[in-house]
Parts: sequence; C-alpha cells; structure tokens
Amino acid sequence: MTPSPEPAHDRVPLAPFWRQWSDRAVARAPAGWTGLIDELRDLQDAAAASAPPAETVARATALLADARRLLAAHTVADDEQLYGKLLRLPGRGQTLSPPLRLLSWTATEIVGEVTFGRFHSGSNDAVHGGAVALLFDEALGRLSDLDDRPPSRTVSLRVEFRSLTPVGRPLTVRARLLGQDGRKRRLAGVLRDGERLCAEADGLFLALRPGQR
Ligand SMILES: CCCCCCCCCCCC(=O)SCCNC(=O)CCNC(=O)[C@H](O)C(C)(C)COP(=O)(O)OP(=O)(O)OC[C@H]1O[C@@H](n2cnc3c(N)ncnc32)[C@H](O)[C@@H]1OP(=O)(O)O
Repeated sequence: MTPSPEPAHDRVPLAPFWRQWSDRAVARAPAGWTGLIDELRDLQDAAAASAPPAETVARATALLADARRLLAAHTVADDEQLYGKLLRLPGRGQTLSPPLRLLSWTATEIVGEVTFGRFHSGSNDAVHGGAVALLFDEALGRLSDLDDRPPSRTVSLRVEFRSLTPVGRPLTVRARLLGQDGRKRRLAGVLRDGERLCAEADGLFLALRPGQR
C-alpha cells in the first residue's frame, strides 16, 4: 500500500469485509443520518458542560424523551444498525469515542487527529483514562484490519498514562503494527499534545477464524 498523498479520511482503503459492511450501512442510511449523529455528539458535550436552571432541565428532558421515542419506534437488530458502521467518516458515525480523522496511512502505520470534548472529561479538563483507552482501541483496531487483513478483535490492550490528556485541543494519535504471528497482531500507539506525550498503548489483536464474530 502506498502512503496517502494528502489528508483524506474517506480514501482510507477498506478490506473487502469492511467495505461491504460499511457500504451496506451507507446504502441504507436515510438523508440527514450523519447530521443526527453529529447533533448527538454535540448534545453530549453540551450536557456535560452545562449547569442549567430547572426550567431548562425540564424542557431539555422533555425534548430528549420525544427524540428517544421517535427513534425507539424504529429499533432494528444489530445487523441492520447504521450506528458505527460508516467507516469512511471520521468517527464512523458513532459517539462512543471522539471522531478519529486519519491523516495518513500505510499498511503498517496510521496517523490521525482527535479532539476530546467535555463529554469525555474525567476531572479538571483532563480526559477520562477509559476514554483514552477507547481511542487507542479504535486506532489500533483500525490499523489491525487495514490492508486486506482479515477482521480481528482486541484480546489485550495496555495503556500507560504519561501526562494529562487535555479536552478541547486537537491531539495526534499514531499507531504502528509491530508484527504478526499467525492470527496474532501486535500493535502500539502513542497520543501526543504537540510534542508532549500524553499516553501510549500496546495491544494484541487476534484475527477471527471463519465463523467467528
Ligand atoms: C477498517 C476496520 C474498522 C473496524 C472498526 C473500528 C475499530 C474498532 C476496534 C474495536 C475492537 C474491539 O474492541 S473488539 C471487542 C473486545 N474484544 C473482545 O470482545 C474479544 C473477546 N475474545 C474473543 O471473542 C475470543 O478470544 C477470540 C474470538 C478473539 C479468539 O478466540 P479463539 O479463536 O478461541 O482464540 P484462542 O485459541 O483462545 O487464542 C488464540 C491464540 O491467542 C492467544 N491469546 C488469546 N488471548 C490472549 C491474550 N489476552 N493475551 C495473550 N495471548 C492471547 C492464545 O493463547 C492463543 O495462542 P496460541 O496457542 O495460538 O499460541
């Protein structure tokens, strides 16, 4: 695989399994679906960052209950779900972890940018450690399954927190494939705020056998 000539997350190559998985969701996604996910993400950050008066709380709660009822009327099984399957979008259409925008990639390394919002804050404007682990799982998982490698799952993820990870600033995440031994893939990741090392991780991913999910 040749290095990407310019930043363009939507041109990251997808292995056949993932291309089919993602394209099927894209084909089924109604107009405006990605706007809904973006709104949900902004809502999470706004809720986390606000200290509203009671009238505002009551109004927002009623609006949210309305939205929840509207969506719950269209519940589908996991196979039909759209959420999290839009692999050509930064964040792949989910709000669990912040959008990871890939800037460059090869078969063995990806570099991306991520900004954590208030939703992912643990305390004192520092990102929750579990959210940092979540980001590494996303980044390492993405690289594990790049370049036509069969789908894999994380079996081990170790994170070292080296300094506080700030909220609201673009951070750089870099993941590398260190090696493969049969079904086992060893990967490592680093998260930086400019030059400052915030966290690093190493993970073991196992390629799934036919029939495994
Ligand atoms: C574009 C893409 C977008 C992709 C979308 C974007 C990225 C999202 C990424 C998220 C990824 C996840 O979070 S995945 C969700 C979290 N992970 C999981 O839920 C996985 C749960 N575990 C499992 O389901 C299972 O362990 C499997 C199916 C992965 C593997 O089971 P298995 O096939 O029976 O494998 P098994 O024989 O036990 O192990 C095979 C070999 O690995 C070794 N092994 C197994 N576990 C470990 C371990 N923790 N540490 C060391 N070694 C281990 C065994 O000793 C063995 O070595 P030897 O005897 O061969 O030497």
